[in-house]
Amino acid sequence: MIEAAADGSGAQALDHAARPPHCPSMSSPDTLARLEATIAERRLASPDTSYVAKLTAKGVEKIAQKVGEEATETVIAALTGSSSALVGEAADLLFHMMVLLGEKGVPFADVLAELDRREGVSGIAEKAARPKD
Ligand SMILES: N=c1c2ncn([C@@H]3O[C@H](COP(=O)(O)OP(=O)(O)OP(=O)(O)O)[C@@H](O)[C@H]3O)c2ncn1[C@@H]1O[C@H](COP(=O)(O)O)[C@@H](O)[C@H]1O
Repeated sequence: MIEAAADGSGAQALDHAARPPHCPSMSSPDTLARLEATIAERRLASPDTSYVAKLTAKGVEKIAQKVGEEATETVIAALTGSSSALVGEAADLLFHMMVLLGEKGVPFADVLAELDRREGVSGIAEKAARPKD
């Protein structure tokens, strides 16, 4: 199914039907939802046996720092690394982002809802519609 952009411009057409059902990206939301549940559980574990608990014990500043580090490593992998290196760094980034959301009490569903809200709205059109200072 092709969806036209919400502003009618046709600038951002989405073809959901063209994506094969076995495509790994289709299962990503489930994977992240499971990871969110695991992180919520492991936050309460011993820092001796759980990386999530160990990182959580260091506080939000450390968790946010890790997100920044993993983002930088993802950029480096994209520019200089292999595809598999990029996959690894992107996974590290998503994992640490999930730990940060958990620390801040922000449900992953809220992030997905925000992406849903943006769906079909061109980034070009959205930026152009922002109030001018
Ligand atoms: N997806 C992950 C995951 N991805 C990366 N990591 C860990 O993230 C850490 C990042 O490595 P770094 O070298 O950057 O960090 P570091 O050296 O420990 O930290 P610094 O003090 O140097 O900043 C490593 O220890 C990785 O093993 C993860 N640890 C856990 N998970 C998931 O979380 C679940 C719970 O894990 P535990 O809490 O450890 O039981 C696991 O079953 C997984 O599903």
